[in-house]
Amino acid sequence: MSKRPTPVVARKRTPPNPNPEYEFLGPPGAVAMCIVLPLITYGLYYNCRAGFGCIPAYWDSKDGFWPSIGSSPTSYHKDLWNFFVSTWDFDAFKVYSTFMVFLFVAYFVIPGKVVEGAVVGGVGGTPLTKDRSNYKLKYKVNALRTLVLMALMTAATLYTQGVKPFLFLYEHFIGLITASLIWTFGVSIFVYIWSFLPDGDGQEKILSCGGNTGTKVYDFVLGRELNPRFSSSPDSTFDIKYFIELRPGLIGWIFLNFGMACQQYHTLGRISNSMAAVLFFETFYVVDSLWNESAVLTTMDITTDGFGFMLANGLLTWLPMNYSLQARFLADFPVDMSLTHALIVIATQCVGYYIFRSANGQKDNFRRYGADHPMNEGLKYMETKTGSKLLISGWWGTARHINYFGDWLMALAWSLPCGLSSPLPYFYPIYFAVLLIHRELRDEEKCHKKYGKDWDKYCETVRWRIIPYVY
Ligand SMILES: NC(=O)C1=CN([C@@H]2O[C@H](COP(=O)(O)OP(=O)(O)OC[C@H]3O[C@@H](n4cnc5c(N)ncnc54)[C@H](OP(=O)(O)O)[C@@H]3O)[C@@H](O)[C@H]2O)C=CC1
Ligand SMILES: CC(C)=CCC[C@@H](C)[C@H]1CC=C2C3=C(CC[C@@]21C)[C@@]1(C)CC[C@H](O)C(C)(C)[C@@H]1CC3
Repeated sequence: MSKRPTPVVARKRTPPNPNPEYEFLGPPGAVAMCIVLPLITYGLYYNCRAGFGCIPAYWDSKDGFWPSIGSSPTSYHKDLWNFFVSTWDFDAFKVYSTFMVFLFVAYFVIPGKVVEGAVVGGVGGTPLTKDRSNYKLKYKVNALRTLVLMALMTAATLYTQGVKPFLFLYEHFIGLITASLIWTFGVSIFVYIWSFLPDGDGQEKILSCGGNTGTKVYDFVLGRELNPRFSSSPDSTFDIKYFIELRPGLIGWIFLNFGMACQQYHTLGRISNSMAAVLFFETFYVVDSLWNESAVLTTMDITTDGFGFMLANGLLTWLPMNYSLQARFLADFPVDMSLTHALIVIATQCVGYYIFRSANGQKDNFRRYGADHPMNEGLKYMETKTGSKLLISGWWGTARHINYFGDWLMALAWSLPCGLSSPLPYFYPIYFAVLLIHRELRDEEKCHKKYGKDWDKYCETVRWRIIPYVY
């Protein structure tokens, strides 16, 4: 019997959200982000380095803040461009690009379990057609194996050639920032253009709620498409956002840390206990995140946010370059912690990790296996009209985002080893507090839209947002 030909359906473009609700100060905020976020990364380098000092110790040194910017006050854009060009380093670009290509090839070559993600699309994004309701995508889980392979390669290099090859990461740090920014802009432009092309079976791409406003620059920054992929085949697992979410940023971060530790070893002849603590705790955090790779599929980044400049910059530049500041600081300004100092650091890390992992694990198990699973015995929850259940006891009964508090305590524990000589190594916990408070507000808004009155009831039961009795 011959198959009936599929009728050709005229493709309609998904219209922009009729009432866009701008975040991040709308389009002007989006433009500012493209300029200010890279400048912060450069600024953290230029204001904290050997031979200059780390704010405020050498504040009045002449080549502090972004050296060449502002030399001719009428042409900031030219200064910015000249500054950017002056940081270009071909060797650093080759290294960063090789790293990216390696991760890409490893994704396909290294075996891994294929898992299904959460339902994609929804309110305010692409209206879901019948065949796309309950639409779930597949993903491959092999990030930890990629890290293990890279760690083995690193160990072999260290054994045969010593720390010397890794000093490159310290010496070419500024070039690596520029290389990561080129990748950031390249990837963001690509996914923005890609979002306008129909997918393989002629259907409109699934767009994000926030990044489909019709204002080009805003959509470019927030991310127009929800899950950019090369193929729309149900068996395809390569998802650009998912690939970038855990690999370049997190793996790049700990390799940069390692390079900073090699530098300290090179100049000091040993590794200080503060450097060892930063290295150990941050590596532990990364390994833990990669170990729980599939848990990322239920985070806001994957389920709700589009993939655009903001996330690409966060993962390709901001995370590796800024989160490695503590290790870079210690490479230039070593600190030897006293026993009390070390105990405070260890206690903060342990409490933070315990809250972070057990709270995230509790929600993950509850959502994945359901309320009746023995693992979730004794946990109280409330039913909602959407069918989803909300936990009201255990960690999720103490505050609505208690997991953020644990994460923040760990961030603090990674800065404390740097001592108190400069506030700059505390950039991470300070920025992170702002990010988490803002993220909590965004999530609250999302949940309010989704659960309506049920969410109000939930908030009456669980009163605190992040820290019980404080906020
Ligand atoms: N290191 C870093 O730079 C960063 C780390 N993070 C970390 O990433 C992790 C994930 O964060 P994020 O995605 O923001 O949010 P969460 O993991 O906190 O998830 C929030 C979602 O969980 C569901 N939920 C809320 N309350 C309940 C409840 N009581 N019971 C069951 N489900 C509930 C809701 O989704 P639903 O619609 O399914 O109900 C809500 O939207 C956090 O631990 C955070 O600290 C985040 C940003 C940056
Ligand atoms: C405006 C601005 C500076 C934005 C940058 C934000 C990004 C750096 C973060 C947004 C959400 C993130 C997450 C992680 C890293 C930082 C960014 C990208 C994360 C991958 C860290 C490891 C965790 O275990 C995680 C997987 C839960 C987490 C996901 C969110």
